[in-house]
Amino acid sequence: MKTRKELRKLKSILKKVKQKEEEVSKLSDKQLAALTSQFKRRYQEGETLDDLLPEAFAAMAVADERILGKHPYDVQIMAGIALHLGFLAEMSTGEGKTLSATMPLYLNALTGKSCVLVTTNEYLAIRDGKEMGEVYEFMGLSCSYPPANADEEDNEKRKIRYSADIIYSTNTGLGFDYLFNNLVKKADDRFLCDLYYVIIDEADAVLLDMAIMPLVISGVPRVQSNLYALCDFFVTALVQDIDYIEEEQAVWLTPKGVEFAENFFGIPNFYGKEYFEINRHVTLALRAHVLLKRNKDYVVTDENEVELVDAGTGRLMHGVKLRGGQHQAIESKEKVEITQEFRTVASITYQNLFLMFEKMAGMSGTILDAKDELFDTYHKKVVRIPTNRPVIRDDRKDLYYKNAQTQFWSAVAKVLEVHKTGQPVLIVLNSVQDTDLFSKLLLQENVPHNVLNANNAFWEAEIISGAGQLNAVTVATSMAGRGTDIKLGEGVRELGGLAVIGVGRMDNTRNERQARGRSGRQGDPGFSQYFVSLEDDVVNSEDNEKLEKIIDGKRRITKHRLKKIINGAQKIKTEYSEISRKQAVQYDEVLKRQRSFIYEARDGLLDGGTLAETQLIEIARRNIHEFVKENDCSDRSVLTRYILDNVSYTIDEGLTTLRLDDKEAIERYLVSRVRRGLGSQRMKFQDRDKYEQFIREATLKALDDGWVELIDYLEQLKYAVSGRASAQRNIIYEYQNEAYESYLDNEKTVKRNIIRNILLSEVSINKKGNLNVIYP
Ligand SMILES: Nc1ncnc2c1ncn2[C@@H]1O[C@H](COP(=O)(O)OP(=O)(O)OP(=O)(O)O)[C@@H](O)[C@H]1O
Repeated sequence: MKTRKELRKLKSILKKVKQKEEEVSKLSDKQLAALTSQFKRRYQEGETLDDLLPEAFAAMAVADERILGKHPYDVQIMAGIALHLGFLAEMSTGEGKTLSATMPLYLNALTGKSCVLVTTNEYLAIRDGKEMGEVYEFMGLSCSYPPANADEEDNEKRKIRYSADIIYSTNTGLGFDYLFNNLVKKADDRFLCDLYYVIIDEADAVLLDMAIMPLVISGVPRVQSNLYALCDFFVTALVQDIDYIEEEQAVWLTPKGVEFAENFFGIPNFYGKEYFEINRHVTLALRAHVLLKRNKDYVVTDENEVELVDAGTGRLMHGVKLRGGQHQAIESKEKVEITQEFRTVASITYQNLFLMFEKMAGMSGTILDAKDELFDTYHKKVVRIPTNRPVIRDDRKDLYYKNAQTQFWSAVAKVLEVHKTGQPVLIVLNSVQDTDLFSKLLLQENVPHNVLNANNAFWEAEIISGAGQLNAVTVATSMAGRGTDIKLGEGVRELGGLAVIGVGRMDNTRNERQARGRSGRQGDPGFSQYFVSLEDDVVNSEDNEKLEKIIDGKRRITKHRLKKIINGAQKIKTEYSEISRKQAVQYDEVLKRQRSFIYEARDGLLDGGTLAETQLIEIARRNIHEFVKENDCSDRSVLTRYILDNVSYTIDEGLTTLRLDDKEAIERYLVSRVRRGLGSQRMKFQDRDKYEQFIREATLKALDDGWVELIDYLEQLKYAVSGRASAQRNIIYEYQNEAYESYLDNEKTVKRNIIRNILLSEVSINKKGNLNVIYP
């Protein structure tokens, strides 16, 4: 209902754009391009973007037509308006999202701030950036896109890329750049633009499907743990439902399992803090064995390496590893060489990355299905844009089967029937394994075909572009190229367009609709049909025995019931995914606040901020107060240790005569030593600026070291607490509590290290006047 109101609003703005277009289209190229500086001036003088919208959209639409030969359809202009207003726009597959985005990007860039368009893969970002870039440049705005080889991009080039008016990027590229931008050591090294306006292409994939795994930057190697093999062995001895329980994509030990673990490892309390590592490794091994499936979640390559499979696209994720030791636990399970684990130095989830933008919008062919969740998480509304031409694709009724055998053979029969006429067929399956199997069946039937799955992603663009030609048969994983346009070959329209055959119920309806949407684009003919069965991956019934009897044909089942089981399973899977995403948000919640605090402090320091001497003394005073309160200071050696570790490499007379029963006197003495230390460090500098630079760098180092330590710990904690799940425990609550505690600890460490870095560093200024610091 509400959508209708929003559509009315879009339509009324569209009308204004169309009116302006009449005038604008009469302008010469030069006059058209000159509008940009006029709009910019008017914006500076106080007109709002909403005021400028009709003219700016009209100008960009005319420019699109003149440069690209494509005039945006009315529905594309409406989509553009929705994107400017910050909606998530559902535009049916093939309706031309790329062109729609040009108008709101142009409008928002008139502010002088950079606007970003994020797509899911580099190929699309480069292609669209290049193609649409011509129009922006014609209009006098700059546009950038990712370099073909990211390794060759130095900081200066990055700065140029991020200073463009309009930036095409990938979600991953942008995320990592955000993290790297907050790891720089000098203000001058920062390169990222302000996070002002972003449009996310394939928004459901980015905001939902990819949101579970945070982006992570790894640093130095971690000392290798020897617990993997042992815990892997332990886990193989466990029995489901007796020692552990698997539910809602989580797995945890029962009290019986915990008792077994305590006996096995010879420890009194499995959940004790001192056994954190054992607990964590058992959880990792359990997850590796119970939740992570070979050839579905990951594959073991010919080189004996574990590589992850992207569930959404079916592609192998080269170089991407599960964090917190999970990857190593899988390697242990698969008995391949355990690879090096690295410490996390920075991480962020997509949710929090995009929520940092002042204004965010998104578009996708399939986003309406998840509108409630998107509203909950991102406070964003979905609006459905009508199609340019009616969709005439025939989405045929799903066909239900008891087992995979009849399901696959029926699908093959259908392919044969269609292929005989020359009509191209795209077969979409759920896993690499399934594509291989289907390919074999087609070979048996002598049907020539292309296979597009995780193993040969390299040829993807090539194969997909041919999938709409006469006689083409293409077997693909569920990726089926979101964002790829399958053009119909000559004579194909007459044969009924592209046929999409789906085999197996997918994890969610969005992915199914994406696959269907490869056909019937822009009013093209085509049909789609799904073949599903009780043996589809998503069906994971409680009552396996009964199910097996049905699958084997030993037990009868009504059509209605069959349908109910399979579709119910998909619903449950969708709900579980929603729960994991909510959890990911909650996990990152703690980190989010701390991250913004730390990054702000960093920025302040980089921008020339520094701590005044009085502030340093105050920090030291608190450190000392804590120390004296928590330690037995009647023992002189404790004080000696503290001084040597934190204040000075020399011990003086004052300590030997100090009265150890007077805590205040001890504190006064230690503070005076700090004061003296600061003075003697300051004396080494003739130049006040250099001294401040030293203080700044020493503080930054303490902050960074502490932060890295903290997020690396939190990464591990996440896995450790997931193994504590049970009816009585709220793991998110436990995580948040422990995370908060470690944050407070960390704060203390940082403060101690600031003082320590300043007092115990060796500083010198070389001949060129550069500062050299050797930190303690
Ligand atoms: N206004 C237009 N006039 C002519 N052709 C257009 C227009 N808009 C888009 N197209 C063409 O329609 C095709 C589909 O566009 P595009 O790939 O942007 O669709 P999409 O919405 O991103 O599809 P998907 O949902 O699959 O990602 C492209 O070949 C594009 O050039």
